[in-house]
Amino acid sequence: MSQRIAIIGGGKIGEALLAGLIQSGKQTKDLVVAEKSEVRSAEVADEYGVLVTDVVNAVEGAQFVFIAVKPDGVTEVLRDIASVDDNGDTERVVVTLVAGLPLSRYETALQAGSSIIRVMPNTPMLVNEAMSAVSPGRYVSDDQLEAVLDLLRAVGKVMVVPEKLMDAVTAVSGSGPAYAFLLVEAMIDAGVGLGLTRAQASELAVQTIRGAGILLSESGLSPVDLRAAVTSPGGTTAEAIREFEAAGFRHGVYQAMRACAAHSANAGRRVDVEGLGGGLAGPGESAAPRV
Ligand SMILES: NC(=O)C1=CN([C@@H]2O[C@H](COP(=O)(O)OP(=O)(O)OC[C@H]3O[C@@H](n4cnc5c(N)ncnc54)[C@H](OP(=O)(O)O)[C@@H]3O)[C@@H](O)[C@H]2O)C=CC1
Ligand SMILES: O=C(O)[C@@H]1CCC=N1
Repeated sequence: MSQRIAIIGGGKIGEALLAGLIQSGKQTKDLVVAEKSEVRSAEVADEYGVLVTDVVNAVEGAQFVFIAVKPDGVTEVLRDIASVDDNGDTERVVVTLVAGLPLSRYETALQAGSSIIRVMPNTPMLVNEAMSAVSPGRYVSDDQLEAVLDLLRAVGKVMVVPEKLMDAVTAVSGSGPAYAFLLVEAMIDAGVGLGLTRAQASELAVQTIRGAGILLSESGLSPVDLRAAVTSPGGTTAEAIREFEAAGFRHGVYQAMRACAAHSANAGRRVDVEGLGGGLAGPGESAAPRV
């Protein structure tokens, strides 16, 4: 079988994967996207020069199939994948990037013995700086896992975790970029409130977060130590941090991430209860309270 990679869903994360793989040296002839929206299909084909087609066409002959649709679209995609006659060839690896839905759902819906890998990536994949957590299904061989880890390493860092940690991973790294962007957004607004132009406030805030991120990943120091190094005794930073804490900053982060993880844990139930997924119930799904 070829090294063809199919990406099902050309939205935000599908595009991030496509862009990252191309930047990492994958050839466009080995990449194919399945996308429902005609407008989006044209955008992706124009921007990246890849074939954009339907699920069945994309999956035929593909060694790796990445699913990047929203949870309520997964049942339809799995039906289409299952309908592809693969002549009993079980080399194909299905890699799901979908939040919340357990491996068991895919294993139940696809041909017995199918190789499924669950991944929680994030959008910095667009610039080859993703953090991807990976949980292999029971039928995945070492070689298949290593091949998928290599693809993901080309677009960022990878971490193999047991599937039961995926909801927590989603709360930290899957949704995490949005927390950083929200902070920058608020810093820019506050900077404008303090008299800077929006352009000045943006440049100052963006480079500050970029520098802080690099310092965090390269200095070997903890966030606690790095924060302390900025906080001169009796100085300006201490004033700011006192206000953050008075506003419930840590509590807010904790509650937000709990809500995020619970939403992920309940994805399967939402798809079933709201009748969006056609009832592909899988065993061993989380019984965490619905959010
Ligand atoms: N965005 C992120 O940062 C991350 C997202 N994820 C996961 O990735 C998945 C996709 O998220 P995101 O990219 O944000 O969502 P988007 O809505 O941006 O993208 C999904 C795309 O898939 C298309 N689509 C839906 N069903 C089909 C189908 N049967 N065949 C072909 N195309 C289809 C949609 O078209 P249409 O709109 O017409 O239905 C849409 O363009 C989600 O499950 C999410 O949990 C995981 C980690 C990070
Ligand atoms: O918001 C979402 O549901 C997806 C999953 C993780 C990041 N974005």
